[in-house]
Amino acid sequence: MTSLLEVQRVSKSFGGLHALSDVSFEVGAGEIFAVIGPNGAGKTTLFNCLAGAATLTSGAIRLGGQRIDGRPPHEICRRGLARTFQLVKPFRGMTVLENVKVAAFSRYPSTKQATAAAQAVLDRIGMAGLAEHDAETLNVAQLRQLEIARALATEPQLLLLDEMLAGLTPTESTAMCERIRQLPRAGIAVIVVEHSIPVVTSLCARAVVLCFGKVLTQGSTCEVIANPRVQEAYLGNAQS
Ligand SMILES: Nc1ncnc2c1ncn2[C@@H]1O[C@H](COP(=O)(O)OP(=O)(O)OP(=O)(O)O)[C@@H](O)[C@H]1O
Repeated sequence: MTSLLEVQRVSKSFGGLHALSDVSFEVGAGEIFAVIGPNGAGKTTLFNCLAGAATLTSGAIRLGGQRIDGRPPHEICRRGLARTFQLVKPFRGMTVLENVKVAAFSRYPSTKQATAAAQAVLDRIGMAGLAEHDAETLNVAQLRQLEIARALATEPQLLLLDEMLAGLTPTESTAMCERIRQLPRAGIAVIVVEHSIPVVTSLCARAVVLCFGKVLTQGSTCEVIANPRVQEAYLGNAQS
């Protein structure tokens, strides 16, 4: 496997609370990888560290062999790492196209080019029909699609998806999974944080399990899920 992302002994503390302790794993180019673990395990903190929204207490993060930890979020984004958020907040008073265009400006300084790039992303993910809609009128599934569109408009090599299926109906979840599955075909690696084990099993060949900020285990998703310690962690009985 050619490593796109290398997370090496990453720790993040908030005062005396060790949200991440010595976390290491690698993600390959074009892979869909899962970060799983019970509530409070450190998954969102890990995404914040990867995207530059939180500074590491120690450790290193490399994207394409280059250190990205300590860099500001906009620079990490320019280097090819984009993320979505659990709570989708579109830019208010703007259309769907304008929302995506804001992200496209990170690659294309001219309005004409940014508009064309944003339209191309909306076409690609089947949202072209909503381009002129006010983003605030979208339903939950459409907002999540918009969140992916904004991330794709930054032209990432690696996309971090934080609980993209939360609040979706089974039909919407199936459509979203299909959309995620197509990303590697466009050369985009994906890390998902997802609570649904069947979804993780169907989307991701490999996974890392966090528990109380530490790596409980990692490896093939099937093996990881079958691990009794992982099952115990999900039942809430794990000891650090
Ligand atoms: N800014 C912060 N200040 C202090 N503590 C924080 C901060 N952010 C997260 N934490 C703590 O770090 C730990 C890990 O939280 P985090 O949100 O990363 O977990 P999670 O695995 O994403 O949980 P969930 O599945 O519920 O979203 C928790 O104990 C949380 O309270």
